[in-house]
Amino acid sequence: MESGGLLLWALPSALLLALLLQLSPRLRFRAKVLSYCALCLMASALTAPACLLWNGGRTVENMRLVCLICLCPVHRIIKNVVRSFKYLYGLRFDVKGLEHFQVEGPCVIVSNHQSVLDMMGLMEILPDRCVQIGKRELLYFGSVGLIMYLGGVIFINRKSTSNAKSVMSGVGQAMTTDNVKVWIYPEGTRNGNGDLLPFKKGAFHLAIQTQVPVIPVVYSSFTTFYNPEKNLFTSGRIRVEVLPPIHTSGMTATDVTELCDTCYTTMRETFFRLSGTARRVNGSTPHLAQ
Ligand SMILES: CCCCC/C=C\C/C=C\CCCCCCCC(=O)SCCNC(=O)CCNC(=O)[C@H](O)C(C)(C)COP(=O)(O)OP(=O)(O)OC[C@H]1O[C@@H](n2cnc3c(N)ncnc32)[C@H](O)[C@@H]1OP(=O)(O)O
Ligand SMILES: CCCCCCCC/C=C\CCCCCCCC(=O)OC[C@@H](O)COP(=O)(O)O
Repeated sequence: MESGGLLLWALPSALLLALLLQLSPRLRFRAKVLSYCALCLMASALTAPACLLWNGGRTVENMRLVCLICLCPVHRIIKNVVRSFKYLYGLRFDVKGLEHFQVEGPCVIVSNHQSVLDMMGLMEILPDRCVQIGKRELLYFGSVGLIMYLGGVIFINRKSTSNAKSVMSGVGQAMTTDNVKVWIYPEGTRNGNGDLLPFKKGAFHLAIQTQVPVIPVVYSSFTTFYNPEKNLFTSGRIRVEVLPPIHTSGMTATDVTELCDTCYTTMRETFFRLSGTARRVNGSTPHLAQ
């Protein structure tokens, strides 16, 4: 009786949902994004205990914790789990230039940031002993926040420049003492409009203060397969290029702007080349860092 009643409701509901998804592109798009978020939350919840058991958790000594986390395989666990997501969403990555990650010692990796899907691109090529800088709000994304915390993500308060700067200077010390690479999205926010936003300078201050190379990484535009404005989320191929390191030895604070602009120009040109798109209106580079 009970199972019959369940069937009576579940079957028509499932059919109705399937019909709605077929009819409404918006609903289909939302359902797919939601499934990605749910997958992240679920995978994080399942992976966190493994990380905790292996690593013993994160200590309160912030910078030392980066070291502890990078000395253990927590990153590899997260990396392998997230790398498998691409098969569910029909995404493929063509990667070039991975050899540029083989630098001696620490470095600052900078890359473009288009959407939450970037987590798959990040994990596709994440080198060993590499932590990311993330906005503090991510810490409150339930199990995803927990897994980021366990994975060594360094959280900054974007509403407070002084706090962000002081966290970054702590990161600088840990990078050199513990031989850690740091991954930063210099646009400071997601941008899926088929271009790069102006770069913020924190990554370049950090590289110069610690005298380590900057390694730019560029992902081609997602707009052909992922576009919230057009309710588009299909399978797709992403071209990724790791560019040669830009050395900073001998540079001082006065070189930050030039370093930032050089990276921006090179990455933007690479972005358009990889995406197969022409430069934006006016042809020139309207987005030089301010
Ligand atoms: C198992 C299943 C798992 C499922 C889940 C999947 C994956 C999870 C696991 C791990 C993945 C984690 C990935 C995390 C991704 C997170 C992505 C983000 O959150 S992006 C947003 C946060 N990041 C950033 O904002 C970085 C870029 N921002 C900067 O660099 C900024 O400069 C800043 C340091 C944050 C400060 O920003 P603010 O807007 O406040 O100020 P300005 O940039 O305008 O700078 C003001 C002024 O200060 C100078 N400055 C900046 N930094 C420094 C410094 N370090 N030292 C000295 N001076 C500094 C800057 O040059 C400006 O001065 P001026 O104008 O004179 O040049
Ligand atoms: C109990 C709490 C429940 C919280 C529910 C949260 C739902 C979201 C859950 C999972 C989403 C998967 C997120 C993967 C990590 C994404 C990292 C990311 O891309 O962050 C964006 C950040 O770079 C810039 O943010 P803004 O563009 O400035 O904004």
